[in-house]
Parts: sequence; C-alpha cells; structure tokens
Amino acid sequence: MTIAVIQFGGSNCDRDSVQALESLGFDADLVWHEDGLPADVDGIMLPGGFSYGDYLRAGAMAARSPIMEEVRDAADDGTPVLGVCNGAQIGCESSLTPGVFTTNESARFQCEHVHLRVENADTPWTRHYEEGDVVELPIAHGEGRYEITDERLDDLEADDRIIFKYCDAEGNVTPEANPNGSKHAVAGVTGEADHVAVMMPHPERASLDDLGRTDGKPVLQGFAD
Ligand SMILES: NC(=O)CC[C@H](N)C(=O)O
Repeated sequence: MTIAVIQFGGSNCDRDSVQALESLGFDADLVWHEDGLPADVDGIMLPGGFSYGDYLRAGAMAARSPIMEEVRDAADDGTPVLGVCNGAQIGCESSLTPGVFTTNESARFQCEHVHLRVENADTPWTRHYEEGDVVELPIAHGEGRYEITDERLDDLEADDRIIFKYCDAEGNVTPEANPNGSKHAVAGVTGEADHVAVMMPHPERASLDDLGRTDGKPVLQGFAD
C-alpha cells in the first residue's frame, strides 16, 4: 500500500511523515509537487511545513499548484487524503475541506502539546479510537485558528464532520484548553466524504516509540481502512 507524501517548497514535515508511515508498514513515496501525482497511489498525505513561506495566507499558494487538481480527482475517486498542519491549511485553501486556518488568537507561533477529544470515531482517521477519547498530540503553528461562518459550522456539527476538538486533559472543551482560538475548538474536520480530512495537530510526531508518545498512530492507520 503506497502513500504519496506531497512536497512543496517549504514543506518540512515530509520526511517525518514518511518515517511514521513506514513504521506502520506503509510504503511512503515523497512526491515533488511539480512532478505530478504518480499513478496507483493508495493514499495521499499533505504534510506540514511553511509552503511558500506562508505568504498571502498559510497554504494559499500551494493550493494553486496543479498537483492539487490531481489530488482532488483522486479524492473524488475514493483515494484517502490526510492534510496535517500546513497540509491542513492547503486542504482548506484548496476547498478539499471547509473553512480556513488563520492567525492564532495569540498572534504568535505556538509549539506545545495539546489534548484533543475524538468527536466522531466513525471515520477512517478516528476508527481506532472511541468517541470521547482524549489524546495528546503536538501542535506547532502560527496560523492554526479554525474559522468558518456560523451557519456552515452548524452544518458541520450536525453532519458529524468535526473529528477532533481541543480539550483539557479530562476531555472538557473549554476556552482555556483551546490553544489558538479555533471556532468551536475545531482541530480536525472532514471533507464532504470522510476519507478526506485535515487536522492542525501532528499525528506523525506522536507515532514512533522513540518520540515518547504514540497517540497519533491510529490517525495514520486510517490510510489502511
Ligand atoms: N507545523 C507546520 O505545519 C507549520 C505551520 C504553519 N505553516 C503555520 O505556522 O501556521
């Protein structure tokens, strides 16, 4: 099973993602965006980083790379797509997923561990958790605040498309536990179909025993489901 990890100028979590995926038994191929999507990939990961220096708005320029049309076509054909951090920003900027990620409420880059509550355990990315599980993953972003209109967010909530929310260690969603001011504490959301999803925290940074935490492994295992 081969997962394409797409590299843009400024991606910096591409190799970590490959290593995490390989540790789970996947074949992971780094794909430079100008080379186009290889035929017969079984999954696509948009990794974190600072594509195009986060100019305009994080992810906005990478979203215009022609490979994103191919990613969309593959997603429409059922190929699983996961965007993490800058990959989440690219996913939203290219409308694979709804909303946008913009400047943190703190107006600062934040690098810390956060807790997330699993909101919907019935997606490929959350199937190995139980609804309500609390997991701990790292974040590292300056533009991680999820923003969307109230009306669209209500629809996402009603359709169970929010997969993770920021919470405290006990699973309470509170303003204090929301690291960046994301609306409704959204940390991860699916596309129209749940085999497409994006999230700001980094599961690949918590997927190897050597990293001291493996809470993120189940997310990446979603590529196999
Ligand atoms: N870890 C990442 O993917 C980098 C974050 C991102 N481009 C930001 O600062 O918002």
